[in-house]
Amino acid sequence: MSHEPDRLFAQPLAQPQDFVFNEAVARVFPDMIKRSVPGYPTIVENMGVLAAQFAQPNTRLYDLGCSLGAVTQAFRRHVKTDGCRVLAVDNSAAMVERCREYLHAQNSMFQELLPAEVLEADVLALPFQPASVVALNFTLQFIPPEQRPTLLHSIRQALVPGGALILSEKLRFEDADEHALLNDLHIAFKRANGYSELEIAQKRSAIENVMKPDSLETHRQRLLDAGFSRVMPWFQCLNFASLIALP
Ligand SMILES: C[S@@+](CC[C@H](N)C(=O)[O-])C[C@H]1O[C@@H](n2cnc3c(N)ncnc32)[C@H](O)[C@@H]1O
Ligand SMILES: O=C(O)C(=O)C[C@]1(C(=O)O)C=C[C@@H](O)C=C1
Repeated sequence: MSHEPDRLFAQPLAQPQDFVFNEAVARVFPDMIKRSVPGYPTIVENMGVLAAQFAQPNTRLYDLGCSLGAVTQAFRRHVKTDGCRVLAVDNSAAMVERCREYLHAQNSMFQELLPAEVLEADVLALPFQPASVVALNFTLQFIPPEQRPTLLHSIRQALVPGGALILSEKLRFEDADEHALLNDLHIAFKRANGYSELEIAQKRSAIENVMKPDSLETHRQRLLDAGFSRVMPWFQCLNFASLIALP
């Protein structure tokens, strides 16, 4: 489908504005996220592998902040468990519209996929059904920090025994030198993927008010406080990591 390159920040912007997941971003999102998040393709594909281990019969698999549904598609490539349904949720109309198109395309290419539904909704207002797999793939960092504990508590309440939350995030580091080094390496990753200094700087100032990363220690403690019993990192590339949290 769309293979448009991300040039959203390539020209000097007269008025810097906060980053939003609008139509312009949705159009270039596959290219943007692959060139911005180290390890993204590996994380997404393996979330399908993980989901196949944790999926329980007759439960929901949630993809929260699904964007174009990359994780939902990975779930459907890997999970064969009886009676499971995927619910992909995003509050960006532009993302939801394209996500539905991508899933229609997947439906027409493969048979016997799990049923999947895309909902335009705020994940903070979602009435959760019993769930065995919940994905927050680079979504929690965009939720206002004071609302994060309530969301994690609702997810914990919905998870059935044997299930898991899979949480991927950009990390902040409590040690200043470690933070600076991994940040520099992330900038080098973007440069190596063809982003100019201007693109990197303008994206950074657009996103700094809307995306608030936490440290691994903060994630772990908040998940335990929300009632999760174990928290295990399963992937890290530079300052991007993914965790499994067990109910
Ligand atoms: C970085 S993207 C997620 C990428 C996606 N999970 C993937 O793997 O390709 C963050 C997404 O979260 C969505 N989002 C942010 N806050 C939300 C909220 N309160 N409710 C629903 N979606 C939200 C945004 O619209 C955006 O599409
Ligand atoms: O940290 C950055 O500079 C990023 O671009 C990261 C990030 C993310 O982690 O979601 C931010 C927004 C885009 O959607 C893609 C990647």
